[in-house]
Amino acid sequence: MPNWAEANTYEAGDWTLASLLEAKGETRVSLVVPARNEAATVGLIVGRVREALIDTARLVDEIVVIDSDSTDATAEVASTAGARVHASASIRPDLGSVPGKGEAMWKSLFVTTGDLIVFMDADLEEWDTHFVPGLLGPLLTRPEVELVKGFYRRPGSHGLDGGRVTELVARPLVAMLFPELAGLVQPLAGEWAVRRSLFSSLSVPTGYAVELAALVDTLRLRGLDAIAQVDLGRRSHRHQELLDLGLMATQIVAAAGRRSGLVAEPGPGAAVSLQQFVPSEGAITSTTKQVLVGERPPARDVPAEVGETEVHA
Ligand SMILES: O=c1ccn([C@@H]2O[C@H](COP(=O)(O)OP(=O)(O)O[C@H]3O[C@H](CO)[C@@H](O)[C@H](O)[C@H]3O)[C@@H](O)[C@H]2O)c(=O)[nH]1
Ligand SMILES: O=C(O)[C@H](O)COP(=O)(O)O
Repeated sequence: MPNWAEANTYEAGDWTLASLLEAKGETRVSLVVPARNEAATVGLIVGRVREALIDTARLVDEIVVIDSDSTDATAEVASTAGARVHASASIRPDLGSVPGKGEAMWKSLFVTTGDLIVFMDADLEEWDTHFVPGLLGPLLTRPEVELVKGFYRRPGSHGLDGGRVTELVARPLVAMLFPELAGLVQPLAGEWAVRRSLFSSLSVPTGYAVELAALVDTLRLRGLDAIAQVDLGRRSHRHQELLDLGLMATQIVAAAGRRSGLVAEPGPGAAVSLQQFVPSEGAITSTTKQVLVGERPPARDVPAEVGETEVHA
């Protein structure tokens, strides 16, 4: 029997656009782009996908940018490029709002209609529109596949295949706690696609642990063969500072620890105090940041807002 990677790894070019359009039929597809202060790049991402996959060939039914508390012109730029834009905090205000990428992705479930949801980061510099059909390929052609991760070469990324958090945090955690997932080339990729029925049944960390949590929970709920990965070619993005990646790493360790019983279930507003040190004029200065590690419950279990429709699983 082939191992998981042999049976479930694809290349974006494995399907023609025509074959995917035929396989799509009546299936609805939403592209969701969570964005915080991405005015420099979000317009090109929305505009190029709209032109290639809505105006020219209708593989995508809606492009929705979730504006995650931006203080720049992200919303205006995305809207001008052709996206429907929702401020994360204004979606289901009765449920409150916390900062974070996972929060924006969870909130997207209340304002999108796709049976399939494709996520893409808004800070991509080197990328192409084939990312979207590539991620949809396994979902449109194999009913048993429920979640598809992208992977790629990362030019300029420290000579590594993964980024710093991938290599120093995610892979070691996977190796120790979730070894079945070790064949995923980019476990943290922000470019992935999922069936709404699956994503709306998952608990979603509000910060950067959304990707690792979705993989672990899909493995446990549906089994490894519900996951596929697709080679998308090359991709580069804006890099965060190392100390900021420390906050991301904390969120990922918290979600992994919780899923392994090593860390207690947090309340919705749970936070970890992360103390970091930086040299400054010969001295060492300490700063302590509150890192949010809470999770949202499965969206399908959230009661509908009075007068509103429920999230369809
Ligand atoms: O509070 C936030 C923070 C980020 N973002 C957006 O999320 C995307 C990815 O954020 P980024 O800060 O660029 O993440 P990376 O440093 O690139 O982190 C990588 O690793 C993370 C951990 O798994 C994934 O969530 C990311 O998608 C993946 O690109 C971008 O569109 C951001 O604008 C939000 O919407 N809200
Ligand atoms: O995948 C990762 O580890 C993060 O996106 C960080 O990537 P970088 O080290 O390339 O900035």
